[in-house]
Amino acid sequence: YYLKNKKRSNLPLPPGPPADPILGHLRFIPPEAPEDQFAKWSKIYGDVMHLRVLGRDMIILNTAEAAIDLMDKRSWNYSDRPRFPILDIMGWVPTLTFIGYGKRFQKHRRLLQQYFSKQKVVEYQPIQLREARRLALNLLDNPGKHEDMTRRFSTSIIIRIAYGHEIKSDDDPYIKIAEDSGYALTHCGPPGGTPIDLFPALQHFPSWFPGTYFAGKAREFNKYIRALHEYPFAEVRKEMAAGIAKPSFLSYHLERLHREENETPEEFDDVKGASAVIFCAGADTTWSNLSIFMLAMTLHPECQIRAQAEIDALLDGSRLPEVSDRESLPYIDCIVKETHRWLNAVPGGESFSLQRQLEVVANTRTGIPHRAVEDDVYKGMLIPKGALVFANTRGISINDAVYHDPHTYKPSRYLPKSQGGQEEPEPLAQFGFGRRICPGRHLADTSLWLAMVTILSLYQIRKVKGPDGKEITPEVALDSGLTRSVFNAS
Ligand code: HEM
Repeated sequence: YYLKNKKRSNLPLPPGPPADPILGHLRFIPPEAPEDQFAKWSKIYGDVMHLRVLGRDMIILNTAEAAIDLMDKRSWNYSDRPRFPILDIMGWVPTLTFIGYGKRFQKHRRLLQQYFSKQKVVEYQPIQLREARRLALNLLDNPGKHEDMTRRFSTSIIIRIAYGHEIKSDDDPYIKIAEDSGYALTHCGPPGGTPIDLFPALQHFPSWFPGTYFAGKAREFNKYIRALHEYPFAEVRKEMAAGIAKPSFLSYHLERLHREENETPEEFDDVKGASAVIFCAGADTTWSNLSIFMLAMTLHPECQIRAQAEIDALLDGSRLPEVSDRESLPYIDCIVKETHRWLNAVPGGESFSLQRQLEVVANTRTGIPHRAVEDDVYKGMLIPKGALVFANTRGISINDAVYHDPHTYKPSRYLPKSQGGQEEPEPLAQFGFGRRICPGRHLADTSLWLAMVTILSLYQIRKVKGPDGKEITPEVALDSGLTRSVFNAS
């Protein structure tokens, strides 16, 4: 054992840029768009890079190959997450995104995977189709408010599926809950990076004691997180008792627990946490992607023309597109793929995205960190136990060894050469890797496709005109700070 350990500790860490003695690379990781810095470093240091921030090892995987080799093929070692004591104080019940690898993780994954499997999500298509049609009408009725309307589309689908609730107006209590819990998450310091996360005992010190500030904030926000878990739970139970509950993730599991005579507080916490994570992880991610789509279409009318020609050739204005048309509309599929690749929406979304909170852990925006459970050796390099391991989604998506002219939005790159394409590989980093891969990806894929094809079949997306009558070209930029939504996309 001693010899094995000694041998391992002699192995080099993956290469990385020079660092400060105590702060490590903290100073060199830009707070805005660190993923672009990582992409630059990857040209110097290669596929797997090591950074250290305040004594914490970080491994950045810059290619799909490295991410697949470690996170997929050695998933037993790379499916853990770092711990977030500050979130416990805030009152989060078990929430998949935050749960470390183990039995509870497996239970939550099972709950979500069963409900959002590729086969099962077909059942939700009528909800998605109805919301896509409603989006089309809302865009007509609310000119200039496409951001609000696409967000309403994403949130409505998620809330309907998680809780059976239909959002009809902006003052809906579920919208308030989402805003409050988002506020709590974004005003409680970076989870994993507060003094409380680093020294959990601090939470028991009096509030005047240095370093306890965020524990106080977390306690203050506890009411918001309680509402996130308790309000839908109480509402759905009330509706079930009255026999008016619509089918939903929560009602399905409450019925199951009742049938199995297993209505324990622990089981209730599990279903509360699992439905809250759908709410928190599913809406903004989808919305974020749609705002990137709107930006891409504004900047690339030629893509719109091609997409609309494809839709017209199939339907000739006879009806709106449906999911069954998908196979006959390959270029629209390419638009979905290219939107994922061109500007990654995740981690991100907006203020209440759990993903985005997690990425702050090590001051990066390159994906939600996994945690190495044990020391591992990859291509002769040591991946130390406890290291935060990031798949650099951005770096992988704009790798010019894989994608020609990677910064250009070009959906046709995936088409066969016979159709003028380049047969480039489908992007695969957007939903993560291994046992932590996004369980909502099949649902998200249909929501995105339906929203995009519906908008394209009915609207032309154009640049707005300024007071001088000239068109304004929107900036290709993701907004600063924590968010990954499109900046100035009007
Ligand atoms: C465009 C939409 C979406 C994108 C781009 C996206 C992307 C991601 C990514 C990158 C991860 C991290 C994977 C990793 O750690 O390797 C993730 C995790 C997760 N996503 Fe999504 N997601 C989307 C939509 C959804 C939806 C609709 C749901 C719910 C139905 C959902 C639920 C989750 C959950 C629960 C996790 C945590 C999984 C875990 O920690 O094991 N996501 N997602």
